[in-house]
Amino acid sequence: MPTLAIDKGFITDLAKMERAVAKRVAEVFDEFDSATHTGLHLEKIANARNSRFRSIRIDQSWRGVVLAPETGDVYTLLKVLPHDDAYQWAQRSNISVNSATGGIEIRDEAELDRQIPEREAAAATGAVTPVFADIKDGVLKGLGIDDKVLAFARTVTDPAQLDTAKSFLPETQWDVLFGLAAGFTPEEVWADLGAQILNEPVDTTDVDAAIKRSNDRVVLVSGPDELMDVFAYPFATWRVYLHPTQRAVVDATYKGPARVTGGPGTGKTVVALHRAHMLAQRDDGRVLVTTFTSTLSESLQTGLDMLVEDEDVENRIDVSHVDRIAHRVFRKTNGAPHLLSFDAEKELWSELIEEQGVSYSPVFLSEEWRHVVLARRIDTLDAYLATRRTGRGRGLGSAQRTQVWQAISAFEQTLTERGLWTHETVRREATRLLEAQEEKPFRHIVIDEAQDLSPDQWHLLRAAVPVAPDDIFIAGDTNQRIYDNRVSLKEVGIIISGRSSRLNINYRTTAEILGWSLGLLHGEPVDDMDGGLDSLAGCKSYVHGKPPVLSGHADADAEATFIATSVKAWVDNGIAPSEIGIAVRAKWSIAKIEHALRSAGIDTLDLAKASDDDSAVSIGTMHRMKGLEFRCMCVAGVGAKQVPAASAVTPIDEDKQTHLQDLERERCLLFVACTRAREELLVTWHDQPSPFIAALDTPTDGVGK
Ligand SMILES: Nc1ncnc2c1ncn2[C@@H]1O[C@H](COP(=O)(O)OP(=O)(O)OP(=O)(O)O)[C@@H](O)[C@H]1O
Repeated sequence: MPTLAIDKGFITDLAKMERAVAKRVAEVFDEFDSATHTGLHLEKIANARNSRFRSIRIDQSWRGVVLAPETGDVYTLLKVLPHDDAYQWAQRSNISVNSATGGIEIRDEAELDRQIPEREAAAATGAVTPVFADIKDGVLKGLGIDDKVLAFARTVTDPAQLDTAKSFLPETQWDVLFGLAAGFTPEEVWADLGAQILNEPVDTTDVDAAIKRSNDRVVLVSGPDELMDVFAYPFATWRVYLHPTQRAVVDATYKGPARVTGGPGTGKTVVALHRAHMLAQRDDGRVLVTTFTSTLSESLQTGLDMLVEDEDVENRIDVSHVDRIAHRVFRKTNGAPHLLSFDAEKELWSELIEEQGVSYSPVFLSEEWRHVVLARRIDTLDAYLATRRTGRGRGLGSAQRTQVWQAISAFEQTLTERGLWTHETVRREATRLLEAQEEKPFRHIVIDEAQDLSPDQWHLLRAAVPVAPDDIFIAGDTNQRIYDNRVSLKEVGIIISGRSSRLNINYRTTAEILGWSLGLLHGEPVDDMDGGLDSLAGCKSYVHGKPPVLSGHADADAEATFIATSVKAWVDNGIAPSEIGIAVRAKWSIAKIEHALRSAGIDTLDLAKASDDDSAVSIGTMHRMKGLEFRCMCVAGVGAKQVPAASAVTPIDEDKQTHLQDLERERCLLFVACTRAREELLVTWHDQPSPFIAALDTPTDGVGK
């Protein structure tokens, strides 16, 4: 019985196809496993580059290009195009087997053949040194470069020439050349290929074997349901095609907690979801998928719904944000807690400050309580006097610490007397209950956006799972930290040494948007939660598009009008409103922009309010943007008075270290908002621009540059 394999290139085409054609494609291939290949009317293609290419009729004007097997019965669907384009594609393109990875590759051979002699002639003038002059043929071949690509590589005199070559070179070989041209050593490029490299000699003529091992670009479909499923989510290629580096992290067995890091859009969430799925399939206990907010946990649930089909497997996975878990554990023993509101807490600190005559602000005391006392689980004065207050800027002598401790003890005592709880004390109680429990509620925990969890949330999660292989899996990026939580994983009992992996390819954002956004971070490394530093050097995108548009205006009205005009232009150009996002730093600035959009006939959806209106443009604070992505993104109000937000930054003369950390967090917040953009990014402000963008050497338009 013939089996169908589907190439990634086809799925990308499918996403762009008219619905009727896509439906017809599904129908044609739905019959695949019940038909013999003769029944499928596969026809030879005259002058095809590869003698095994066949065409298959989809309807009157569309054809599929299929690779027929030499032996065996796996047919690979490579392309679906209008009749003439399909034939032309088959006459230009060829497949090959990569000698390092053993995977299949597709190339535009006609273009390669056309370019090589032209370029060789240009390179022969010798005016410019070729980019790969210092790298020997043997080294390139060892990295999987074949003779034809080698001939091309020898003609490259400027790394920019590789950008255009992406469309015709085989993917993995292009990755290698791109890495070398970007200054990585052959050893680093080899390490980057890592999981893909085969430890056995590769027979580069055995295409059928190569197809079977190419699960990063070919999915073998075993039945009609699976086939329809691939067709059902053409945009979500991540469901079926993982990059080998991602796949290796998903499938690994770790002796203890493990982590994946990487810049924005590198697929950390995708890896976390696949890993949760894989762990649940093992059927050795419940799997918790968690993060720090309910909005994010909802989007994790949506991803899992797309990924997991087996109901039993699905039932083994719990998706819940950390505080929900804490409350669930707490309620089981204590019933519903009576929670102290944010304002009431502030009032209580003020009351105690006055009563005790101490000279600290409510903010300082509540932060000391959270970041030192709760984070380090301190419960006596002696422990507080002895602790290192890492990360807290203002130093405290022992007399001052005693005073602070008295205020904090009084705060906690008042809570107990009045029967009041905060989310923090609920978490602490839940952690205590879980630690006392022999039987833990989960066997595996998968954490996404881990950089924003607080130390006491980490304590809770550690207590909710037994210490065992594959107990905790962490996905996060400290460069995208948008809250104040700085955690040392070691200090919360989570040791990941030797079990950390990094993803570098950004699948979301164009190289232009990513490059500009990385500039916002100044290349400054930040802590990596494990005693080291993390920088985003190496994070790259292979997709190109328009550079970000930066636009300053005289006042807020002019800025809002400009945003409305720009959003209208996107909509007029066919971008669905639901694919457009607008981020602002402060909630209050939403109203004016909403008003301008409404006047332009565009509906908006406030991300702070639950709604599933998909005919509206999403608008919300930069904090709300975490975990989302939009084809077109406007980051508005990036003026000197709004970003960094003065109210969120401790004055430098009050505490220099906290001041610097606050600035770093504001910078990361802007970075997070900008990297939500897939295709276009518009950054606007009125009056003077934010110092974060004014410092960048980028052309702007409008006033207030
Ligand atoms: N192997 C893949 N193939 C195709 N698309 C992918 C792949 N991996 C990730 N993506 C896509 O890239 C985008 C970003 O993925 P994801 O949200 O997992 O990244 P992330 O690293 O968690 O991002 P961030 O840190 O910015 O939140 C998504 O649209 C996802 O579908």
